[in-house]
Formats: sequence, structure tokens, C-alpha cells
Amino acid sequence: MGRLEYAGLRVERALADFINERALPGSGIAPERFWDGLSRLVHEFGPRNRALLDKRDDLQTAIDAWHIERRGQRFNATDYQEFLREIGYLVPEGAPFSIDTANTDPEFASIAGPQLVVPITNARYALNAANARWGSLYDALYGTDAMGDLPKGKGYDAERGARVIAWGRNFLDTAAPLAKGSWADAGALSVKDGALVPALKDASKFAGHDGAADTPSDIFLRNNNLMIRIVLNASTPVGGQDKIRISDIVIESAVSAIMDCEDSVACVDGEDKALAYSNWLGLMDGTLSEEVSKGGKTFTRKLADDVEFTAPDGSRTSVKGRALMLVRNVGHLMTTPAVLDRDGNQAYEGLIDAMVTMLCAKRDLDRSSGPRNSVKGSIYVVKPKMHGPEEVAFASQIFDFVEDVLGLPRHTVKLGIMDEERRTSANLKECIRAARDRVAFINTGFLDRTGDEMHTSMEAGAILAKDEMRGQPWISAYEDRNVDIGLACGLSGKAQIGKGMWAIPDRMQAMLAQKIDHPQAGANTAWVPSPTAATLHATHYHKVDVFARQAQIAAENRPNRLNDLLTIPLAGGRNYNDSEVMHDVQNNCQGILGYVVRWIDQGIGCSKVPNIEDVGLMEDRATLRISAQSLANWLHHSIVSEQQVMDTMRQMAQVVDRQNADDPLYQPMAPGFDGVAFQAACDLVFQGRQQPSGYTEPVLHARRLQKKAEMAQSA
Ligand SMILES: CC(=O)SCCNC(=O)CCNC(=O)[C@H](O)C(C)(C)COP(=O)(O)OP(=O)(O)OC[C@H]1O[C@@H](n2cnc3c(N)ncnc32)[C@H](O)[C@@H]1OP(=O)(O)O
Ligand SMILES: O=CC(=O)O
Ligand SMILES: [Mg+2]
Repeated sequence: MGRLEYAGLRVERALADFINERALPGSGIAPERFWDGLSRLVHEFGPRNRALLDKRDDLQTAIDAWHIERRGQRFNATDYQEFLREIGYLVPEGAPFSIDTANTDPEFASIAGPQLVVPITNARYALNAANARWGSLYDALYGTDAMGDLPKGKGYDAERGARVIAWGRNFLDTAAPLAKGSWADAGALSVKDGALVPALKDASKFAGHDGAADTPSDIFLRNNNLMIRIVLNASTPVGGQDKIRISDIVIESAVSAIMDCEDSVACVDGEDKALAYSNWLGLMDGTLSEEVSKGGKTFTRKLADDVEFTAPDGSRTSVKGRALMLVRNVGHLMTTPAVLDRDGNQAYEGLIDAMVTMLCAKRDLDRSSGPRNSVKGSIYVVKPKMHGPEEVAFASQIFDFVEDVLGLPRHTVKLGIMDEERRTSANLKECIRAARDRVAFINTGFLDRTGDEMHTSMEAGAILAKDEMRGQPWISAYEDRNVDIGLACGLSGKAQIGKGMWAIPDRMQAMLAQKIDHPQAGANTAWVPSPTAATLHATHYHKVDVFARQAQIAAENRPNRLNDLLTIPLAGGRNYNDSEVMHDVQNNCQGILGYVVRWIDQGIGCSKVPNIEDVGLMEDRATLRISAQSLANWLHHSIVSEQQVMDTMRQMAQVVDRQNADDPLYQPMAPGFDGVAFQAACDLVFQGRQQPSGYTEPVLHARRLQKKAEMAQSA
């Protein structure tokens, strides 16, 4: 793999070629300007990046020492908080303020709805995510367990279909009720004098129609700012059997979508980074396409167009056909071999991400025709895993710098702050202040946050099992404070207050029952793992008017629960018996191995991995961090022995091998247990305590590079 030199940087050929041949031509940015800018970014911001990471280490060392000195003593919360202030972990809180972010799109300012996340390296899925702005409610209900059971066998089951139709009518009764009676009894739909016949209880919910007014092909409704499209088509089997020709109810679903360059991908070198960036470029210039083979058919998947229809006043109008796209860059931690600085050191990956993803996104701003991602001329970058206000300020300064290099107006880039590290949660108000001109979302990434909770207090004692974390004071304080602080800082109406991932992609009935809690908690968005989940979760935003809920919550003036937030989830008196310990250890080992083996051997960064009860769980680097830190803690505090964990790893490797037996690309871990993937899984656990903030990236990247080198040698 060759390298090319630009302005003192040595860049892997695959990445350099992508930038020179695809990203720069037509961007309006001269190659010299770009490379000189990137070189200055790497050399000027690199040392500052290092210093911020050193500070993380210093704080962690001090916290570890504080707990070690007090082993066996009663925990004193007041002393603890005082200590955290002394060392600068907790910073002083400034005067009240409101954010000044301008030009956020309606998807941030006024439409509350689901946010889909997708690995950017998978073009098929990424296109699907962008197009998931609209989703079939009928398909989502029919094809999943949303109504309590799964479809049996192939072919259309009319009884199941009838239940779907009844659910759909019921949904319409809630979202856009008729003036008289139920949608279940409605007569034929038509449009007369700009109004729907039969009349709606609230006539303003009628948004338009398509086709002839007396026999429309589509009726468009709007509720809580979300669109509903009733498709009328008697020539389909479903529409043909429906007394008013409804063949589907298609609803606005993934209002926004995060194209993820971080925890759901496995990008370890220039080749991987080039793939990620090229998919992002294709999404931003609208050219991305992918051949998809499905159900015996092959077709080309492309980005959807806007949806056109006739407004009530008779004019032709349109709404977006695509989710508003954000790009998640990597955090401040990792360096990448894709770019070496003038001393031959790896550059910080976050700096490269900022420069290249913004260069690609500039295409959207420069477009003069076709659907635009941001109608407001903004670029949305999600920055994960930041620790405290200084790191947020640093991210914002990186964006200032890149805006200057790319000739973009100041604060074109809007920042999504993942509230997913403890130091950020504890200082959230100051974190928001540090990016007050560009912050466009705060989001509770509770998965990373749980991993950081475990790592930060590693020396405090044995912690609770991971499945018991949900009910703890720290996590409810974390979720509530995030909303309270977001509202106090004026995010409502300008920016998103988001909630975390539904990580059980096949459990849609449970999601329907539980995830309504997110809009009810005042979140104007929440993460979903798939387009189908987006469609089902969207129904919650028809039931809850989030902006009204936010106003109610703000008026409640809830107390600041910093004490709860800092309450360490120690196992304390919770004495786990042997079988509870082994159940938890097995579950963690299985999740770790099932995820890691695909990451290392096949470069798959997000997987559905069956847990010990055979429920498929979405696993990514954040869930891996939790499992690894949980085991590292129990090892450190002798809840379980090294031998027990190693034996369980071997046992679970065989289970994972069996689970993947149908995958022709899969390489079994047993009976040798000496492959790179198995070793990576062991490193994550047995060296888990030493990993910075308990992150999994250093081990995964090193081991994946080793695997790639092995594969290249044997090719
Ligand atoms: C803590 C955090 O950071 S969370 C953020 C990171 N997590 C994510 O990004 C989760 C993204 N989700 C995924 O990658 C996947 O849904 C997985 C891995 C969980 C499950 O994937 P699979 O087992 O392939 O899903 P499944 O077989 O049920 O469905 C596949 C279909 O759904 C689509 N799909 C599934 N997930 C997504 C998604 N996130 N975006 C778009 N389409 C998706 C696929 O395109 C495919 O449809 P197609 O055949 O028409 O292309
Ligand atoms: O990134 C999301 C998380 O939960 O972590
Ligand atoms: Mg995360």
C-alpha cells in the first residue's frame, strides 16, 4: 500500500486518490488549498488533541487513586463532589444563557420524529436509511411482531391483514380523527373545495391529495407536523379488498438519519476511510446508487425524490422524500494510519473526518438543482465521546478552522453533542455553552455512557450487572438532566434533544410499548436501528405533542439532580450467587465474541448478535464497551476469576461458531482459540481496565489491522 505526499502529510493512496479524484473535483476547492489546510489542521490541532487526552488520563488517575485510598471506608458523596471540583472534573457553572444556533432545518426546529442510524460503509443500508423518510405502516405491522405475533409462513394471510388494517384505521382515528365516526366506517375518500370528504374533526390536518379530486390516488394528512399518506389503489390485493380502496398507509418515519463513521463501522485504514467518505459524498451530491438483489430480483437502489402532491389551495407542492442526513465523525481519541504527519506519526482521525466529511457535504450546499439535504444551508456533524466543555470547544474550533479552509460561512456546521461520557453529563450546561453558536443537538447515548460510568469508577468497587443499570439513580438523573438542561439552554424550537437507541431490532411490540417514553420525556427525537423501527416509533410522535411536552417540563422547574448523577452504581449489598454470576459472564462473553469475530474477520461494525436467551441484540462498539468493562470490573474485584472467564470465553466461542455456521465467510474460533478475533475479545476483557476510558477502538483497530495484514499475506 503506497503513500503520497502532500504539504508534509503522507497519505495512503486509497484515501489520497478518493480525495483528489472524487472529492475535490467540482468542489470549488483547489487541491493545494485543501492539502495545505489539512496539513495545518493536523499539525496545529494535533498537539492540542493530545493534551486533551492527557487530561482525561490525569483525571482518571486521580479518581482511581481517590477510590483506592478510601477502600473499605464509607463512601462520602460530599467529599467526592468536592474532590471532583478540586481536580477540575466538575467545572463551575456560568450564568443562564440560550443557544444562538441559526439556520437549523425544520427537522431540528419544528418536526419531532425518529432518528435512524446506519453504518456509512454499507451503501445498501445507507441509501435505505436516507429513503426511510417515508415508510409503509402496513409493512411494518405485517412483517414484525408489532401486533404481538410474527407472520407465519409465506403468502398473504388475510386474517393478519385484517388486523393490520384495523390497527391502521385506529391510528388514523388518533392522528387525524374524522368529524363524525371512525375511519373504520368511513365512506369513499374524495376532495371537495380544498377539503377532505368525509370531513376531518380538525380540517387543517388535511394537507393535500394526488390524482383526481373525486378519485384521488393519495390523501396527505399532517399531524404534529408529521405527514401521513393514505394510498388508494384498488388494483392491489389489499386495496382491492378494502371498501374505500386503501392499499397502504405510508407515514413520515426517519425524519433524520445519522450516517455513521463511528461506532457502527470498522474503518481502520485509508482504504476503509475512503469507502466511508465516498458513500457520504454520494449521499451529499445525490449520486449514490447500489445494485440490490432481493427475493430473486435485482434492482438499483437510488436516493428518493421529493414527494409531490396538490395542496388544499390547488397549487402543486412537495415535501422531502429523504431523511435529513447528519454525519457522525469519530471522537477525539483515535489516530489513523491513513494519514501520517511530518514526523511520521499517525494523524488524529477526528481531524481527518472533520475536513473530509465537510468537504463532501459542501456539495449539498453548492447544488442548484435536485433535492437538497439542508434547505437552510447547514451541515450537520455529530461528535461523539467528548469529555467536558474543553473538548466541545475544541470540536467547535476544528469546525471554525475547516469552515475557513473551505470558504464556508462561520457556523455552517451544526454540532450534535453526544452526551455519552460522564464528564459531559456532569458539565452539560457548560458543554452546550462551549458550542452555543452551532449546537444542533444533544443526545443521551446511554450505551457509551454506561460504559463510561463503569470505567470511571472501576476502583470504587464491584459494580452492578449491566442489565441492572437501567433502574439506577445515575441513569434517570442523566436522562432527565439532559432534557432539563437542554430546555434551559433554549434548544426547543431550534435544536434536537434526543434519546438513545432501541437495541433489540426484532422486538417491535416491546418498542411500541416502551419507546413512547422518549417523546413523553420531552425528546424531539430518539434513535432507532432500522427503517421499520422508524415507522413504528413515528406513531408515538402522533400521540405526543413533544413541543407542548417540552413547555410543560420546562415549567416544572425540576431540581438539579447532580447528586444522583454522581451516585456510583456499586453492587454493594447485592450479593450475586454463582449462577447469577455465571449467567452474566456467559452473556457478556457471548455478546463480545459474537460481535468481535465479525468486526475483526469481516470488518462488520454493527451486528445483530443473539444473546444467551437467543434474542438478537444490536451490538456496536458502545455495547461492546459495556460488556468488556463489566467483565473487567468483576475480574478486578474478584467476583469472577480469570480462569472462569477464559473457560467461558472458550465455551461461548463454540456457541458463536454454531450461530454463524451458515455464513460461508465465517472462520470458526474453536477448537484452536488462537485466531486474531478470539485474541481481540480476550484483550478487551483482560486488558479492559487499562483501555483509555474503557474504549474498545484501540484493541479492535490494532487487531483488525493485524487480520488485514494476515489476509493480504495469504492472498
Ligand atoms: C450506541 C450506538 O452508537 S447505536 C448506533 C449504531 N448502531 C446502528 O447504526 C444500528 C444500525 N442498524 C443495523 O446496522 C442493522 O439494523 C442491524 C445490524 C442491527 C441488523 O441488521 P440485519 O440483521 O441485516 O437486519 P434485518 O435482516 O432485520 O434487515 C435488513 C433490511 O433492513 C434494512 N436495514 C436494517 N437496518 C438498517 C438501517 N439502520 N438503515 C437502513 N436500512 C436498514 C436493510 O437495508 C435491509 O433491507 P434491504 O434488504 O432492502 O436492503
Ligand atoms: O452512541 C450512542 C450510545 O448510546 O453510545
Ligand atoms: Mg456512543
